[in-house]
Amino acid sequence: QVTDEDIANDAMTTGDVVTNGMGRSLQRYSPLDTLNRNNIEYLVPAWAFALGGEKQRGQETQPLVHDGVMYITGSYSRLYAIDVTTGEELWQYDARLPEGILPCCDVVNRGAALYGDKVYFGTLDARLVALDAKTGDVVWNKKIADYKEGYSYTAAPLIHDGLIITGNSGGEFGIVGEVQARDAETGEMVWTRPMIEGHMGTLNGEESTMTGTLNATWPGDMWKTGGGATWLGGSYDAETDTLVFGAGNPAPWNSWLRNAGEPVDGNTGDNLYAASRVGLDPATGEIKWHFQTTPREGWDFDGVNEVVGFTDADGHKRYGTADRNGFFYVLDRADGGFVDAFPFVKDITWAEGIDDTGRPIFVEANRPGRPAELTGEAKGETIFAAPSFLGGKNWMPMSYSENTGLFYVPSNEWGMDMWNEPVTYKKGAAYMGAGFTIKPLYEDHIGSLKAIDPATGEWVWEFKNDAPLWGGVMSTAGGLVFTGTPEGKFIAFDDATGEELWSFQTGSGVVGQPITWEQDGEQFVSVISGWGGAVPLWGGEVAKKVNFLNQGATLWTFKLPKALAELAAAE
Ligand SMILES: O=C(O)c1cc(C(=O)O)c2c(n1)C(=O)C(=O)c1cc(C(=O)O)[nH]c1-2
Repeated sequence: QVTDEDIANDAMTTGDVVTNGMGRSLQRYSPLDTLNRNNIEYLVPAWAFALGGEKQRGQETQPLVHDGVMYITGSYSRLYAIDVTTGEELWQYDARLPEGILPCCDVVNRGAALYGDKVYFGTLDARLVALDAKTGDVVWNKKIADYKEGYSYTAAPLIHDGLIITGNSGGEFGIVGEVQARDAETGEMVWTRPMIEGHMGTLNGEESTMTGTLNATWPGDMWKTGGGATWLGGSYDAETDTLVFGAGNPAPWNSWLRNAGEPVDGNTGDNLYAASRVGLDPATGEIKWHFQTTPREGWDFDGVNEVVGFTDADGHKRYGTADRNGFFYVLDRADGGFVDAFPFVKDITWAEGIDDTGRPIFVEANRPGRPAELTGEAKGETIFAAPSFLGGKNWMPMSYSENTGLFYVPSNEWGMDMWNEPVTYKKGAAYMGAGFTIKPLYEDHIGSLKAIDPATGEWVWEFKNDAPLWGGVMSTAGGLVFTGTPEGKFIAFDDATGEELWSFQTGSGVVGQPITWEQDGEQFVSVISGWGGAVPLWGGEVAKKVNFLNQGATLWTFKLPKALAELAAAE
């Protein structure tokens, strides 16, 4: 049984991991220091678990651990329960996806949710499934949306106070991003909140309120297919009783079709609430605040990246979020208000910076050009912009360390050629109106893990990696920062210096999210290995560079055996 208290206290309780993000604030920081700088060299594999099946790719899950069981999701919408001591499978569930699913960016899933006696996850055919955590039997199985229209689901669901709260994927198909809250017991809908201005929300089966004001920031009927997918899920902030979700790119990508290229006709072309972080009232789904990272979006800079709660050096409650657009934002936790922004990648060419109100200072020349005829064959001017549309940072979560007060941000240094094309909406078809080729910016690296001081924006250290970084980051009180590379290495760094202290070759690319917990006085670390995600599919010249990397699907669990910990202590 996982209770509300278990969830609320997850960041402090070291015997299990019951939330995505290793705690409400998504810090991915563990107070455990049994394993530390002085003994990390003795960290050894305890067991490995192969997911099996003919299909293996894109393993992005964050494992959960409770009552001696580990729960992981696999690509193609599978879920596994594993004995955490022996590594043996207890049961597995396969969603048996229909033909014709339309995930944009690989067949990934980022993890499950635990609550009461159930384990939950979302599927690529846009369903939410509740399973009995002991047996794997289906308790309920609900449709989030129609996969034939382009909807899918890849994020870990969020639990709060008897509700299971999900987003949706499908921003490349002109779907409408939405947050849904359901009764966790029954799966019945409690409320919905669309992310695109003009749509109506619902509460207890009735229409509630409109999101924003019709046509204030969208021209004509474009809001009807406006994107803003909530594809990375959200978090709950107990400090302010607020759900925080991000909304993806507005649809289509071609900004000139949304007034965003050049605001006209009495609306701003900001296209709210796409490319925004949004605070919601958990009881009703009403919007409490929003912060739009990329108004007039035109480069596929989804606003979904995780929002991490932290307390700054002066004791202020803040959020930190590293956006696709290359800027790291510090926001006020009370109302999402803008505090500060600074770059976390070297080259940002679409904007000169962020002004005092949090709005980008656009470089208009680096917006993909206006197609001569929006309905004909003509293609707009090609520009080069950085970061690339896969972002200065994509979905892979950063970590905030209570030990150092630094953020550890998995970033990528790359740019793209991009142009606009005409496009019209057709249900279930890609709705982009843009073309692109991603290009590396530097000879020696694309990936860049940076330790960043949120007070100053200073990069304290940097680890450069040949391939783009695509895995989650975790930090610990033992002075360690963990992440993996597409080349297969799972690495522990010194949190203060960035020195590489330990690494292990996992056999395939690491795009999963590490966790740590303790059992009987020993500290364990787990991470899944299995290359995939958006880079090999969309990476242009970068994809060519990394297409030698092998697929795989193995969950690794490491531990520091007691005897070796004693040996290290005696040294
Ligand atoms: O707009 C959307 O609905 C949507 C969904 C997803 C997804 O669900 O994985 C991705 C993206 N967009 C996206 O833009 C993107 O770069 C991306 C990368 C990945 C991945 O798992 O590697 N997913 C997604």
